[in-house]
Amino acid sequence: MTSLQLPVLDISLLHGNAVSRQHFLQQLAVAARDIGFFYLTGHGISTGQQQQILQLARQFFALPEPEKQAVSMVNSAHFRGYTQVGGELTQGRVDQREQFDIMREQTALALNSAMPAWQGLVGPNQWPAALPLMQTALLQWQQQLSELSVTLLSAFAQVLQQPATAFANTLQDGAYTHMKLIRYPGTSAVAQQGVGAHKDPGYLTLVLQDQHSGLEVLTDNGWVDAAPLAGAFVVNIGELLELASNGYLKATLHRVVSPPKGIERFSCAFFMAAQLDATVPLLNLPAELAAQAKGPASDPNNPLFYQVGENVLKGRLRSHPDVARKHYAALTQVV
Ligand SMILES: NC(=[NH2+])NCCC[C@H](N)C(=O)O
Ligand SMILES: O=C(O)CCC(=O)C(=O)O
Ligand SMILES: [Fe+2]
Repeated sequence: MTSLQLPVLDISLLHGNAVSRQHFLQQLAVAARDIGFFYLTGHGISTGQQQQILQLARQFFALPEPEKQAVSMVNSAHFRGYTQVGGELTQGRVDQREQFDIMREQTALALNSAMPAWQGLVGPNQWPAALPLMQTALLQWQQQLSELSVTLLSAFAQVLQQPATAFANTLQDGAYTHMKLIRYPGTSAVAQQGVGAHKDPGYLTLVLQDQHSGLEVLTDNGWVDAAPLAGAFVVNIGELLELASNGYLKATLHRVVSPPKGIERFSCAFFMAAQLDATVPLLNLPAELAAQAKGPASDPNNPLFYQVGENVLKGRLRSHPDVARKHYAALTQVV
């Protein structure tokens, strides 16, 4: 067994006495600033429950093709539903994964051209008729991970020496939450793009992975393996935290390399952003932190937007060109 290359943080310390709480915040500060990725343990979600979610993923992807196509994402202006292998792009290249996306269960808004395009993200999920228990299970899971993310976010506020509520007013009307069940098929080719290198657009991401490696993180020492750690979530920082902290916290590039032939890897990724109509605050950092904040990354291929809906929609449009063409044609013609 190889040793883990990312820090392990036990969030139960946050609920302990002042010493253990301080210890957790200190570790969080270092992990978030230097790597932007870590394992989270002590979160109170049982391995049994984690296994149930991965089992649901296995059941979904094993459904006959027509059952999956019946909930195809291309039929949803809200980017919900099934995407087959080949349907998603990262950095303009095809990813070797299939996935099922849900977000908060909402009613679609009646759109008109005067409204910002990101309002199209709001809407209902699509659910497969063949798995009647899936909706309740996944919405409940989404709620649990949402609560865990809010707790983590308040810890980040403390790390940045802000009031514990610093991010709370960007979540008042409900955080933007997004969840994917993912299957990475094995390939015989070397280093296939399961998902290409990218940053996540939100505040935070929690990844539940099965027993197979594949997730990799770009560090100062090159790509390192986020090898599975039983019971843990892999947490990474998204673009909104990088923006809010003026680059003190890093949204780290990561990717998934396809498993070898004969192996399939399942994961569940949960993304949490502020409410879509929020603008992420640029926090006023104390001098010693501000001195280490290098400003957010500036990449012409990936502009970062403080306006949350705009930043989220950016990621969705470039990832799902079929949905973009069908439902956001007015936007995709411009460029
Ligand atoms: N919702 C996500 N975080 N998707 C991450 C995958 C990368 C995505 N295809 C992109 O271009 O950014
Ligand atoms: O499947 C994984 O382990 C990570 C997926 C990921 O990074 C993403 O979908 O944004
Ligand atoms: Fe990601």
